[in-house]
Amino acid sequence: MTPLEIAGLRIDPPFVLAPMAGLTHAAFRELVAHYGGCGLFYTEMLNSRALCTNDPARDPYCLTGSRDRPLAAQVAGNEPEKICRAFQRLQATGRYDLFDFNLGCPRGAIQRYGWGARLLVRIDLCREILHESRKVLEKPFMVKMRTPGRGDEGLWHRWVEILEQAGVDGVTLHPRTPQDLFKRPARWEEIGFLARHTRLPVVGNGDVFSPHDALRMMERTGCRAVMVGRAAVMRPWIFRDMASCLQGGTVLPAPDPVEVVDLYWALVQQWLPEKLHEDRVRLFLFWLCQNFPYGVHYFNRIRRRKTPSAMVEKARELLAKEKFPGYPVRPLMS
Ligand SMILES: Cc1cc2nc3c(=O)[nH]c(=O)nc-3n(C[C@H](O)[C@H](O)[C@H](O)COP(=O)(O)O)c2cc1C
Repeated sequence: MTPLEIAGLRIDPPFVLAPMAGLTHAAFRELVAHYGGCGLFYTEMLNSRALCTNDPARDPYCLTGSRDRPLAAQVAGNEPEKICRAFQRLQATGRYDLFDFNLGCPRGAIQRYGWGARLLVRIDLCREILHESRKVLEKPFMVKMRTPGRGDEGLWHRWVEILEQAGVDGVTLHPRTPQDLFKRPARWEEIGFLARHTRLPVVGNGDVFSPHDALRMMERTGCRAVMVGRAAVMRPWIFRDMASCLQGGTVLPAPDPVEVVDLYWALVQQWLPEKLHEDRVRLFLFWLCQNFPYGVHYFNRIRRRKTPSAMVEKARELLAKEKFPGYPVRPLMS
C-alpha cells in the first residue's frame, strides 16, 4: 500500500483521526500520538465566526500539542468571507498542515445555523465557499462531507465537478445522508462510487470498528486512506493496530485501562486550560466506559463526581479490574 500524498503532504500510514467536537483536542491527539500509527490528526470543528474575533494563537480550541502532526484544522460556517478570514487566521499561526471545510455535521445548533451538512442543499453557496477558500489557502485543502442525496448519481456527478473545479485537494466521505444521523449503517459502496468517479484522493469514513474493517474498507472501496472517529475515542491505540495489520502483522496487546485514564488525565493537565478539564474528562470517560459491559453503570457513577480529578479517581477504581475486550468496538451511538 503506497502512502497517501495530498498536494505534497504525506499521510503515512494512510490512517486519519476524525474531527470530533469536544473530543479531538490537543490532549486527546497527544494520547493518540503516544500510541502511534495515525498519519493525520484533525482538530475538532472550529467556528468560523468566533475565529474572526478570537486570536487563534490563544483560543483554547485551537491549541496544538507537540506530536499531533501532520495536523488538519477543520472549519465550519456558511459565510464565505468569515470562513476565508478564519482560514487565513489559522494559516497565519503556522501550526496546521492541511485545512478542511465541514460539509458533514448534521447536529442541532450547526443545522440551525445552516452550517455543516445543511449546506449540501445550497450548492451555489458551497461552490463560492470552496472557490474563495482555495484562493486564500496555501496549504492542502480538503472537504469532509456526508452523502448529498441517497442513490442520486446525477447529484454526485455535480458534486464531483464542484469539488474538482474549486481546486480542492481531496475529499473525505462519511456515506450517510444528513437525515440518517448514525441510524443506518454507513454505505461503503458510496465511497467506492465516489472513488471511481473523481480524480481526487478519497478518504473513507464510517463504521470502522476494528483494524480489519479499515483494511476491508480500502479493499472494497478503493479509498486511499481511512478516517476513524468513534472507535478511536474508545481505543486511542487503534491506529497502531491498523498500521500493524496493514503490514501483515497482528493486533497488539491493548494497554491497561487505568494506564489509559492516567495518561489522558496527565495530558489534559499538560495541554488544556483548567476551565476545559471537567468537560473534557467527562466526555472522554463516557466513551472509554463504552468498552465495558457495565460501562453505562460505571459512567453514571463517574459523572456524579464534582471535579475532574475525582472523576479520574472513580474511573481508576472502577476500571482497575477491567481489561479491554477484543475488536470490534461497539459504540452506543451507532
Ligand atoms: C461526538 C462526535 C463529534 C463529532 N464532531 C465532528 C466534527 O466536529 N466535525 C466533523 O466533520 N465530524 C464530526 N463528527 C463525525 C465524525 O468525524 C465521523 O464522520 C463519524 O463519527 C463517522 O465515523 P466513525 O464511524 O468512525 O465514528 C463527530 C462525531 C461524533 C461521534
